[in-house]
Order: sequence, then structure tokens, then C-alpha cells
Amino acid sequence: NKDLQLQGFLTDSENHPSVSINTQPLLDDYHVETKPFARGKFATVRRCTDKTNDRAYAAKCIKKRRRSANVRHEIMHEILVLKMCEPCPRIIHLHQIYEGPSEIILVLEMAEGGELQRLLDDDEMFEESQVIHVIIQVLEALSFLHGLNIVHLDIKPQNILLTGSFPQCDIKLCDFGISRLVSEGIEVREIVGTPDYVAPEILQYEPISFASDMWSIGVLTYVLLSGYTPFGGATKQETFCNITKGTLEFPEKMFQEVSNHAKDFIKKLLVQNQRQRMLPENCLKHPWIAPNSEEISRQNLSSKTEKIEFKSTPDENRNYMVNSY
Ligand SMILES: Cc1cnc(Nc2ccc(CC#N)cc2)nc1Nc1cc(C2CC2)[nH]n1
Repeated sequence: NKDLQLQGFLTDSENHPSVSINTQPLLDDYHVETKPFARGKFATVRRCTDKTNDRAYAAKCIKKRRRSANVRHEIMHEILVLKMCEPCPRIIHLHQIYEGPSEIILVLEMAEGGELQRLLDDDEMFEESQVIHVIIQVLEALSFLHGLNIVHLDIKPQNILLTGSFPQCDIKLCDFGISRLVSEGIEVREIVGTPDYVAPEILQYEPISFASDMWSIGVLTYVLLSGYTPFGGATKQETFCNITKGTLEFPEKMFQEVSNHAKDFIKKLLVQNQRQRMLPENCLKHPWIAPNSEEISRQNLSSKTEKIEFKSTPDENRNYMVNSY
């Protein structure tokens, strides 16, 4: 119905024809570790293995009732987003769904390397090339998601998972629990997201847009390159205040090794006015990400102008070449 649509959910119904849910217990088909490896406000995530082939998955157990409100349609929204993202290798894959009396369990693709946040907690410092590799993959996930008119709204290192041991691994974006549909003229306003990464327009209760995710990419890049958050304050209120003030600084002691292209990339994302922020396609062409983008365009231009000479191929070689192709 209208008001749910206004909240940016994909569905207002408690079920959806495309979604099949197992009603027998998860434990019939999977061994489930008792100790969760992650616990959120309304979900716990445990490692589980398929009894038939020993494959590992992540079982995300979501409570159907929160603060005595039925939130089944919100869980259905997360399920539909995950299903729509099936074709994208940069997004965690939904394998199966189980339903118990008080929870819905999403059996999700296992990313063995865990959270990118853990590397930050271990005070790992990243090479700029490693940060670029991570940011490119997050941008690819966002390009796909935005292409579906969905905005993630909780981009942060905890929701960027590693497929193996860093830096030889890839990343997968996860957790669409607060993602929302962005549609023309429909204004979704909700205070969502994690303080350090939330965009100013969200705090000012303005309509949410794709640019809200791009602000978080700017914060993420700043954090990966320096180990510090750009607007972090002693309290949540102070952080929110810093975000709305938006004074962006690159302290010499943290950024002396960081390239100017990298700082320029961050500056073009941490822009107060969301209409002036880069979107994924602009980011992927930025000289920090596509380092030779300036160089390539210069070369392309020059190659068009320089004389192109064809060397004739002696006939016997030509036949050979044609056959081998
Ligand atoms: C080894 C591991 C360690 N820690 C987490 N933490 C974590 C972070 C965010 C969310 C938020 C969500 N969703 C859930 C767990 N996930 C892991 N692997 C996963 C986790 C998953 C799917 C996403 C659950 N696949 N592989």
C-alpha cells in the first residue's frame, strides 16, 4: 500500500510468489555452530554446513518481531533485494530460506575472510593499490544495486566481507536490511545507517538518494587510507555535528604518504550538496581509480592522429594465420 511504498520497501506483502521458504527445521539439513560469529540488534549469524556436501554457509537468523512490531515485510524486502542481486558476483548470494516460529533464517554465501573492519581493528595499514582494489569492487556492487534503483544505506567496513585472506582475496557487499527503493518523486526519509558513515542529508531528514551511498564510500576511502574516520567525534551527537558542518581535513601526520589523486577522490565524495557528489560511474573514471584515464585518453587522441602503416603479410604466413585463427 502507499505508505509502505513511501518507506521504500519492495513489497508490502508478507510473502512473495518468487520466494520459497522451507518450513522444516534448519537443523534437519545443516550442522549449525552454536556460537555466532556476528550478532546484530535483530539478527545473529552462525556458520553452518550442508549435511549432504559439507559446504559452509552463513545462517542469518532474523527475529520476525521487533519491539513487538511485526517486521516480516521488511525481511521480505531484504530477501527480494538479495534475489535481485543474484547476478552480481560482488554481492553476497542468498542460497536458501528457512522459517521458524519466531525467526526467518537466510542461508547465505560464506565469505571465509570475514569483515574488512577486522583488519582495521588489527591496525592493518593498507597500500593505496589495495585500497583501490577494495573500492573498485564496492563501486561495482553499488553500480549494480543502484541500477536496480536500490540504495544500500549502510556501507561500512563491517558490511564488506573478504572471500579469503587479504590482500589476495576479493570482497563481497552484504546486509541489505536497511536498503531502500529510490523511485522518482517518492521521498524516503528515515534516520538510518551507522553514525560515522551516514550522509548529511540523512541527518537533515532530506530525501535519501544514491548519493547517500557515495558519501559513505568517501568515508570508507578516508578510513582505509588513514585508519581514522573523517568526522568521528567523542559522542554520536558530536559526530553528527561534524558531518553536518562537513569540514574535511587531511592531517599531515596521517596523509603524508597519501597521493593527491586519492585526496581529490575523497573530496569529490564528501561534498555536502548530494547533487554534486560523484556517482559510481564517475568514480570508476577518476584518475585515482583509473590511473591512466588521463593518460589513456591522451594516447587514444594521439593514436588517432599518428599515421597508421600496414605491413603486408607474406602470403604463406597469411594462410597460416587464417588457419590458426
Ligand atoms: C567469517 C565471517 C566473520 N564475520 C562476519 N560478520 C558479519 C558481518 C556482517 C553481517 C551483516 C549481514 N548480513 C553478518 C556477519 N561474517 C563472516 N562471514 C560471512 C557473513 C556472511 C553473510 C552476510 C551474513 N557470509 N559470510
